[in-house]
Amino acid sequence: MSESQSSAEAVFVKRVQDLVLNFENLPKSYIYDEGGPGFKHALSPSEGIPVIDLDQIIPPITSQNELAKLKEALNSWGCFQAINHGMTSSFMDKVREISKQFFELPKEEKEKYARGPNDIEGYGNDTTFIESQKLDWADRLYLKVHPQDKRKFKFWPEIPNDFRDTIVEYTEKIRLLNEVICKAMAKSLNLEEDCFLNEYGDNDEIIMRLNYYPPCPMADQVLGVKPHADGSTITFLLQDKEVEGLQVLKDNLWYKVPIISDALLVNVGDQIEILSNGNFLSPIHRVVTNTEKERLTIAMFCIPDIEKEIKPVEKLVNESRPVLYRPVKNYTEIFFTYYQQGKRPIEASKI
Ligand SMILES: O=C(O)CCC(=O)C(=O)O
Ligand SMILES: [Fe+2]
Repeated sequence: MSESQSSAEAVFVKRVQDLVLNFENLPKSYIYDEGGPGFKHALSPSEGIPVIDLDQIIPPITSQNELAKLKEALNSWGCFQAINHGMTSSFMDKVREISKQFFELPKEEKEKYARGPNDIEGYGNDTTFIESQKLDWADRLYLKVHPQDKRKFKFWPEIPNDFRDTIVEYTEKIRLLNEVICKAMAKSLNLEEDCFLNEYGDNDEIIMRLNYYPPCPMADQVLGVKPHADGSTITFLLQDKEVEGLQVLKDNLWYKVPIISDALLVNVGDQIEILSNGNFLSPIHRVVTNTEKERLTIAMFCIPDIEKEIKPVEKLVNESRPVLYRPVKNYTEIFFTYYQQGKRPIEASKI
């Protein structure tokens, strides 16, 4: 093994939870020399990230006003805080709690679910693609949670013992919310309500990522997650109840995403930007770290059948808005290849 390979491997096996205990030897790949206070002092948007009341857009009620708000939110921010989504606050707490309990397990127990060097699924830290890559200050558990026959239970924790049932229940709720939001997005653009849903094909998937961010002594030079846009159609993020960290880029400025009790943050990903021919924008976002407090979030990425060709829906292509994206297939693969080269994956599709 060459020296560079062995040092990449050394970073690969170190969990961030362990790095905290030996912080003096923090590998350089975690440090942004240009960091500075900008990481922490993002703007708080005066009008706030848009809040959408799902009660107003789920049939039988369809408020045209709320649909217009949704369209505007996804056109300008690419995200919104969803309220009245039907999940109880105690269920959301339960999802957070079992996730937290997993990261609190002894190291040996967690390592039973470790992903191998070539796996995407499982427990681990940021995936190292190239030696020069910056690393995220986060440990993760990455699982394909839908469809049922693609679940690899060898990566699903057995402790806490209600982990599996809770995640299965949460997945089902997110699957239904994805349908509701896809329909509302289509209606907001005057399209037939199944227009986006039909593009998912028969074998759509949901990937879950538990993100655990330990406290970080160098919060102004280390990022929880580097700037990126999601490769999903829609991402649902259950935020930590108390600790903020997520920031969204809009008009070249970073804005904090505040915590709204019981809200779910919904953002569209690159595949909706393509399907909507750029009417909805997949926002670039990043996560900052916190010197004192740990933070835990649960991201659910909804993605279409990987065999399905994704391209702008015909009704959104016209003289004033010509086609802006080329067809793509298996976006997850494109995503990792481009990401690896430090490019935005959506460039693979932009005309
Ligand atoms: O933890 C967060 O606030 C966001 C995580 C995220 O962007 C992701 O997992 O893609
Ligand atoms: Fe993300």
